[in-house]
Amino acid sequence: MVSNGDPAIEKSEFIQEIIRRNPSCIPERYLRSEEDKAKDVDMSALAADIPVLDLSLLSNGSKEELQKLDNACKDWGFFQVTNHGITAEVLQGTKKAAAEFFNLPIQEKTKYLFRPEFRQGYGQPFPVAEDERLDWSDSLLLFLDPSQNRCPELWPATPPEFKGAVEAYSAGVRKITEELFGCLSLIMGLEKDALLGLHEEMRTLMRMNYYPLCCRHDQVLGLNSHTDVCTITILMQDDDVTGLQIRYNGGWVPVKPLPNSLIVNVGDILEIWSNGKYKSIEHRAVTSETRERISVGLFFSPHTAVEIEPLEDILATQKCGRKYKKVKYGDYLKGAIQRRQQGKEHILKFKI
Ligand SMILES: O=C(O)CCC(=O)C(=O)O
Ligand SMILES: [Fe+2]
Repeated sequence: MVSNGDPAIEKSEFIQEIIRRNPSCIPERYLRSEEDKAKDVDMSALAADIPVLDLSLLSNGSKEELQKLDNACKDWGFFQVTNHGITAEVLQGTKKAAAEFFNLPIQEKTKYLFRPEFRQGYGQPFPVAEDERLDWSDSLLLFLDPSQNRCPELWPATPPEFKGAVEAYSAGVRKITEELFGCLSLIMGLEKDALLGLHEEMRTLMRMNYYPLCCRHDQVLGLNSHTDVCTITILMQDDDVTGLQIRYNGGWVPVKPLPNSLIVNVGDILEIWSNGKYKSIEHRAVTSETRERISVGLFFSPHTAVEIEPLEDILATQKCGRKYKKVKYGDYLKGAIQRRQQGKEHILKFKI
């Protein structure tokens, strides 16, 4: 642990430091219980079934691709997207910037230590109860949009390319998101610009995750099971290391990254707006004994004042009746960040 007199640092454990002290000693609080591990059902045989969508076909209005999008959001809540228009150089630029940041000495990274009042910075973003297992990962959270939510002092100055790389990448991802919102609006029977409009002022949060090697990788989790508290997430991960797993029929299916593709998943807000037609699926990240891994998630969500509830147009097409209560997004978020959630725990509180 680093001691520079700052109580926040004194209290924090950073994976990188744990490994530096003794790579073969995993502190108790990271180890999963036998009971928890016994619940794991490996469904890797289904990995090839996770849908892959071509964004250029979606943008051109291909009926077949729109149908695939509808099925993907209904059945899996996850899909990979190819032909998304972001160049390999731009993807690589952000991956490299993230890797260089996480590789900095801890004294350098703690200059950007997580600030709970802004909910941004480097470190553990969620309060964790004494009896909970910790995640075998470090993360850096930064708000990108709207710009008044940014905390420039928490943006790494090293590597110097960091800001430019993230700006270029996030501009591309925002375009993809707007395109997907247009397609989702159409398949939900809404006007093309409806979903984007519902956000009022779209918020973008970036979370960079760093999963170091773990000599007892089968005993820890890089990131515990959760759902994303947003409308959709767009995730970039290393092309050649599998780590993300999604919940499917009670088991875990690994997402095998296609080169230069991005992963999209439905978040809680889209599940509520669609009255459960589209599913915010539990997912988690596992670690590896031989490869470290980095992922970068961009989470898109509405303005905190927006009231979230199943959309009337959707309800009119369903027979099941309203399944979720109305909630202001800011209140939904507040509840979700009070403590790291387990699985679908948070959204279930709003089910009728
Ligand atoms: O690293 C991953 O693959 C998953 C990351 C994730 O689920 C998150 O940041 O919410
Ligand atoms: Fe997630």
